[in-house]
Parts: sequence; structure tokens; C-alpha cells
Amino acid sequence: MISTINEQAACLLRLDGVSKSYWMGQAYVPAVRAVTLAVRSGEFAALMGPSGSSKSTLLNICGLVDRPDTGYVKLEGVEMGRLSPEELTMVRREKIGFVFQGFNLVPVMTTFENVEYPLFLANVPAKARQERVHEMLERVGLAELEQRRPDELSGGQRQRVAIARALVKVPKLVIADEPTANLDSVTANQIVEVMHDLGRLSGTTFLIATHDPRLTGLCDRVITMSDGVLL
Ligand SMILES: Nc1ncnc2c1ncn2[C@@H]1O[C@H](COP(=O)(O)OP(=O)(O)OP(=O)(O)O)[C@@H](O)[C@H]1O
Repeated sequence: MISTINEQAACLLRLDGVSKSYWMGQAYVPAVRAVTLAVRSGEFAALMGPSGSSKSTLLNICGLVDRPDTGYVKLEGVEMGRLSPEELTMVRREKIGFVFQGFNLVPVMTTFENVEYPLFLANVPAKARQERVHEMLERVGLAELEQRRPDELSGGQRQRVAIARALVKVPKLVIADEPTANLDSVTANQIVEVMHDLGRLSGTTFLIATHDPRLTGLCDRVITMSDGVLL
């Protein structure tokens, strides 16, 4: 009984029988099929699988960007299907950070402003925002480049901005979709190290879709997906 309670407390994200189909003009085609998954608090987990196996679809469900057609998603024990769209947005802003392979930075904002943005959305006061952004940029080695815009940065530097932006609000969960794709191997190594170190430091849970062996090598667990199901 005690171990059951401990297991529940340690489980940050839980999916139960989660399925999602897409309308393909004439019929719904299943993408994610009856997935059950528990991700522990502080876990650094990789999600692997061939192209089209529905990794991104599953990440969108885990990141509360998409709702499943059937099944349950629980974050910290709270069933997300019960929340209104506004409440889901609040939970996402407060507890989840995203890192994408295309970086998704705002092109007209500087490094500082891109990293500051999630704190601004979370109504963090200006002085605290400044302190936290400076600290985070220091940690990812970009303190000198805080006034540059994304088009004045290298791919690796942009990805470090994206990681700083995802982690600045100290989210419970970071969802990363191929964060080292399109980066040269030295830069990819730096990105892997930065994510791993920051994760360990803050106790943040990572769920990372990747084909990169440098990343999977550091992961506590590799979750394998094939044709919409977990193996
Ligand atoms: N918005 C959408 N509308 C219709 N079908 C979609 C949509 N998004 C994904 N699909 C389909 O769902 C399946 C899973 O796609 P998904 O992008 O989740 O796979 P993936 O494993 O992330 O692929 P990749 O590694 O190539 O990014 C694919 O057959 C894809 O064509």
C-alpha cells in the first residue's frame, strides 16, 4: 500500500488508454492507439520510433496541446480532460516547456526577450523576470548575446535560447521534439549536455522525441513507439 502511494506521488504524467485519430477526408485514421504510460517526476526519457509512428502526436497530447479522442491524461494526479480550454492553457503555461527542432523563436525579439516571454505571460514582475532571464542565459552560456535577434545567432545558439525559454519558468515537464536535429555534432553534444545538466539541476522531467544516440545514451529510459503503440 505504501509503495502504491509513493508510486502515485512520483508519477508526474500518466496516460491511460489514450487514442487519437485524424480525419483523412473519407475516414478517421488511427494515429495513437490505446497508449498507457507513466512518466516519473525528474525522469529524462526518450521517445523513439520510425517516422510516422505518431511520436509528435503523442508529445502533443502529453504537452496538453491536443486532447485525446479517448483515454485519460493525468498531470500531477489531475485529470486534464476535465479542464476547460482556458484552464488547460494555464496549466500548460505554468507547468510545461517546449523545445522544437525548428526552435520556434520570435524573430523580432532579442535573445533576452524570447527567454523573458513565458515569464511575462505568467505575470512575473519585471525585476524578477530580469534576474531569472539573466541567470538562465548565464547557465546556457549566452549572457554575452542577450541583445541579438535569432537571425544573428547560429543554430546551436538558437537552440540554447529555446532551451532557456523552455526552462526559465522552471516547468515540471519539458517536451522536446527532435531538439538536436539539423545541428552539427559538436553543437548537438552541447545541447544534449545543457538539457541534461539543467534537468538534473532543476528536477525537471524531460520527454524527448529523438533519433540521436547521444541523447538516448543519457536518458533514464527509452520508450519505443511503432505504428501508434508503445512497444
Ligand atoms: N494534423 C494531422 N492531420 C492528419 N494526419 C496527421 C496529422 N498529424 C499527423 N498525422 C498523421 O498521423 C501519423 C503520425 O504522425 P506523427 O507526426 O505523429 O508521427 P511522427 O512519429 O512524429 O513522425 P516524424 O518522426 O516523421 O515526425 C502520420 O501518418 C501522419 O501523417
